[in-house]
Amino acid sequence: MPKQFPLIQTKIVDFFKIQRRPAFAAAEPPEGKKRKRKAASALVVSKKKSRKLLPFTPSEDPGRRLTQMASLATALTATGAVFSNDLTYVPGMAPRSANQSALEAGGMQVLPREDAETLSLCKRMMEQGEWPPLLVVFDPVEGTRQALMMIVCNFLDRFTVEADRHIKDLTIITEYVGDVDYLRNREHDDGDSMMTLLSAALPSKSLVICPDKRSNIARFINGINNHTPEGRKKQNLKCVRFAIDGECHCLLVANRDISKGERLYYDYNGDEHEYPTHHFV
Ligand SMILES: C[S@@+](CC[C@H](N)C(=O)[O-])C[C@H]1O[C@@H](n2cnc3c(N)ncnc32)[C@H](O)[C@@H]1O
Repeated sequence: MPKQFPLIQTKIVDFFKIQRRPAFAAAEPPEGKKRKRKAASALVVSKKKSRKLLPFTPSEDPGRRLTQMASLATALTATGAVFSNDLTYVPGMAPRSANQSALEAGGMQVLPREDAETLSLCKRMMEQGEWPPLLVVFDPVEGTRQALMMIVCNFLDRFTVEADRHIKDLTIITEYVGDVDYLRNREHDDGDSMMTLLSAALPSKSLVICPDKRSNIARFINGINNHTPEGRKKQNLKCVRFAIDGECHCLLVANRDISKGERLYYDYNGDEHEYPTHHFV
């Protein structure tokens, strides 16, 4: 069981560097109660393609939002990562100038201006503590099943994410973030959360997102088992890459209505099929 992050507003505000607002300040609960690589699709072929993305709708109860934030802080702390809600460029890895959507083999779809504004709105809301209605849950039962089914078991692979209120189809859940690095530097990386960012025509220019040191909720979302019909039925998110201002980004978006309490799942294998999911429950 991971050590629970304290449900104390000041600590949570500091952890996520929230710009405090009066409405959020009122949220204080009473004292005392207190070598795998994922791939998104670069091109969406869907009947929904002309429809607009929606911003997430935070839970109305500020105390509930605090609980949701504490659940993410618990998971990040347990995995030794710090919170970041944007792609990060660290010296020694790929520079920001390497992230050019024009290099994508076959081209990358551009996020329409209105949808890019919706994504910015989601990020601004988070900076003010208007959090997506998501809970990171620690599941010892699923964790044990995971552990038994995996040949190599990672003790920490026990977090999953669930909806904490109804979420509508096409809602932006989160951007997939972390340190951006060249794929060639990570060929032998045994992290299980690496995501393709740029699949370049010239392989030496391909980029991956590595969320092990800096990340947000995206890296705790589980994947479907690609080999069973039950697995496919669980999928409620789509992972898609888009160009925004000439740079690649990877978004997780609801691909159907999601009920409160439902766990979130997406397909770890988009354009590529490099992530083994035979053992996924
Ligand atoms: C990106 S992490 C997802 C979050 C992870 N459960 C954790 O606790 O950090 C990917 C890893 O989670 C586990 N995982 C993801 N989806 C799963 C599923 N449907 N069933 C079992 N394990 C899963 C696998 O160990 C996988 O390598």
